Order: sequence, then structure tokens, then C-alpha cells
Amino acid sequence: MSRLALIAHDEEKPALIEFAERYEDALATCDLVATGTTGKRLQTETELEVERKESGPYGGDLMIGAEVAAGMMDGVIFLRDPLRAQPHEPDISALLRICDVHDTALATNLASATFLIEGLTETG
Ligand SMILES: O=C(CO)COP(=O)(O)O
Repeated sequence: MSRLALIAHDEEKPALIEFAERYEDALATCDLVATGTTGKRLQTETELEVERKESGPYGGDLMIGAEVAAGMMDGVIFLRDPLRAQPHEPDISALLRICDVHDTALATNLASATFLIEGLTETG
């Protein structure tokens, strides 16, 4: 089973929820993990089972990054807000970087998230 992280900044959370509803069947075949608030919304607004880490600004991005570093993660869908600065920018950069270090599939917008989920669940 593929392990997949789902993360969205506040302005992008509606788009992530909509994406999760559209791909609910495919996502249900994955072992899902999310940052705190994103995970809470996924749990309440979809039928998906999601493991929740801390909220992003409180270390959640780093907790997911640690799993990437440990080779436990198959993909990360991270809908970042490209228009607003985040207080935990260093944590965000660290997560993106560690995905590249470990060649872990990373999607930061809906178009690439679609490719990622389709690819992951086809081969997964
Ligand atoms: O801030 C985030 C990612 O950088 C997301 O965290 P939340 O899901 O807790 O809002």
C-alpha cells in the first residue's frame, strides 16, 4: 500500500478537499497521513481514514519530512499557497528539499497532484 501525505495551506484547503472527494476511491487505497488541520478537515468532510500529525506551523511539515527521510513515504501532495508568506517557511522548504533528496514524488498544485495520484494508484 502506498503511503501518501496530504497537506494544504488554508487558502488551498477547499481545493484539497474537492480533490480528495474526486479521487476518494483512489485515495482510499493509500495509507494517508496529513498535517493537523488538513487531516481534521479530511476526516470530517470525507470518508477517508487519515493519520494526523501536528499542524504545519507546529512541526507537522517536519514530521512528514522525517518520514520522507526515513524512506517511508511514496508521495507528498502539498497544495501550497503561492500568494501568502507563511511563518514556518523554513519548515516548508525543508519538506520540499527532503523530497528532492530522496526522490520522493511531490506535487504542489492540483495539476501535478492529479498525475501523482493517478500514477501512484496505477502502480501502487
Ligand atoms: O501549514 C501547513 C503546511 O505548511 C498545513 O498545516 P495544517 O494542515 O495544520 O493547516
